[in-house]
Amino acid sequence: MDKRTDYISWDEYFMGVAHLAALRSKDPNTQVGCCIVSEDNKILSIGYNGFPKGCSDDEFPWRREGDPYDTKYFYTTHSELNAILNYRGGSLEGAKLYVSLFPCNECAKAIIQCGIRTVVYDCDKYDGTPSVRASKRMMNAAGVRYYKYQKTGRNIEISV
Ligand SMILES: Nc1nc(=O)n([C@H]2C[C@H](O)[C@@H](COP(=O)(O)O)O2)cc1CO
Ligand SMILES: [Zn+2]
Repeated sequence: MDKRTDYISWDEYFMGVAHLAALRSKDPNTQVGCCIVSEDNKILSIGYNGFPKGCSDDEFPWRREGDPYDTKYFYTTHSELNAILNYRGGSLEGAKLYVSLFPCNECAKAIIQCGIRTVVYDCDKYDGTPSVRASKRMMNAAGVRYYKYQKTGRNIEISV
């Protein structure tokens, strides 16, 4: 009997995990998920965007506009930073990061400084904004390779 041939690829698997993690986000506008993987394709860490520990999802603001103190932007931890901070196993040197939305400039700094060498992203809806331009500028300078995930069109359905 031959082995199955329709198994998912590594990229489908890790981007799928990133998208699954995003479903945990409480952000009403943008849910982002991230999966960090070793050079030999072992999952090291996972994260999604949300408020820090102790900062209640029901009390802190989710709005996008108004006094910055009362918007989510001062309080959300991005999926990429959460995935980096969730990793307690030592070094992320040489790791790959899969993320459902292109990293911002703040996460780019953390990605570079922790030694991640490759970023695979899906959506790039903030391309051209100062944050994403700065992020690409830093990753280019630091030699962090980034490429867009190539959708395969496969529909992965899981019943839970
Ligand atoms: N790469 C990213 N990872 C993230 O986790 N985020 C989070 C921060 C916010 O919670 C949300 C963006 O909200 P909005 O501006 O699209 O309503 O996604 C945002 C970006 C974009 O740079
Ligand atoms: Zn970020």
